[in-house]
This record gives sequence, C-alpha cells and structure tokens, in this order.
Amino acid sequence: MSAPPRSASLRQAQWQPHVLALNAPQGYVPWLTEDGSLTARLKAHSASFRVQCLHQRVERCLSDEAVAIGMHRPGRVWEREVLLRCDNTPAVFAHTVVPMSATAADWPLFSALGERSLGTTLFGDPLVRRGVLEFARLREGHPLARRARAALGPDAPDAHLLYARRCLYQRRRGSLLVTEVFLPAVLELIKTSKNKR
Ligand SMILES: C=C(O[C@@H]1C=C(C(=O)O)C=C[C@H]1O)C(=O)O
Repeated sequence: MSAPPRSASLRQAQWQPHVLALNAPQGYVPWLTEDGSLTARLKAHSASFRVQCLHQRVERCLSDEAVAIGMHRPGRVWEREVLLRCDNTPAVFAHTVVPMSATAADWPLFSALGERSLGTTLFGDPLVRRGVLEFARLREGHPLARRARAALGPDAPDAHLLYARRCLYQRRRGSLLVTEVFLPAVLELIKTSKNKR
C-alpha cells in the first residue's frame, strides 16, 4: 500500500499506547498518563480554573480520528473545542468529537455543556466506559497544533513540539473521543507544583 502523500502524513499524528515512546519532558509523563480527570488535576495545581469554550458545532472529523470513533471515513461529528485555563493561562487545548449517530440518550449533558468541564459529566457516571489512552507528538502541520496556536493568538509559543493524548469514552451506544493538547504552560504548572513540595 503506497504511503500517504507527505501533506497527509503531516496532518495525521502517529497515535500510540506507549507514552515513553514520545520522549516527552519528564515532568509531562504523570500528566499525560493521568488516569483521573485532567480537570481535577489542573484545579489542584492552580488558584483558579476556567473552561473557555471556543466552539461546539457540527464539523467534519479529522482524518486521524475517524476510525477511532467507529467511522469508515471522516464524516460529520459534533465537535467541541475548549481552552482549559489555569490562573487565566491556557494550559490545555481540548478537542472532543461525537459521531452524529449518537443520541441525546447517549450523551445527555454534552450539547448544553457551555463552560462546564466535560470531565465533570464523564467521571462519576457509572454508564461511561473509558478506553485506553493514546499519545502522540503533534507536528506543526497537524490540524490540532494549528488550532491550538490559533486559539492562543499572539501568545502562541514558537514552533514547539506539542504533546497530546486522546481517549475514547463510550456510554450506551454512543462514542466520544477526547483529545487533549498540552500547551507549554503546563510545564510551568508542573515546575511550580514541584517547588511547592
Ligand atoms: C475529560 C475531561 O474533560 C476536560 C474538559 C473538556 C471540555 O470541557 O471540553 C475537554 C477535555 C478535558 O480536558 C477531564 O477533565 O479529564
């Protein structure tokens, strides 16, 4: 099978289950592999936490997430993108997609989340099944790297390698894929949290 054209490979990340393969900065690993809610961890490491909802609308899913959410090819999904802000500094850019086949019975709270954290609806719901975490380094050309930088505006860091993780959640007959892109500010949170010990 011929390799995808170079532009296609730039738009796709190599998602894998082994965080150590990323060679991420040491401080990142416990955050990337956080088993609980990332919201809870961010709240514990900051004086104020806010979910800034960038949009929630129907979009076409990314080429490297279609199969993960059970679609044969990229198609229409509900897409939610947010910045998680710690002490008003963006720490995580999060991108969530839900196939249009899902019903309100599958994800009853998703459509009206607004600036409440998605995590508060996923963790603690006995019907939600969480899949395995996958990890990737996002190249500058990856759509989520581009969107994260666009969301940061003039404060966007220089061409940093962005480390990301994603996880598939299932509830009744619905799937929901959450991808979290760790912004360089998380490293500052990690350093300050270490200094507080
Ligand atoms: C899944 C969680 O929810 C967080 C909040 C999100 C949102 O509000 O859209 C998206 C991703 C997460 O970082 C979590 O807290 O672990």
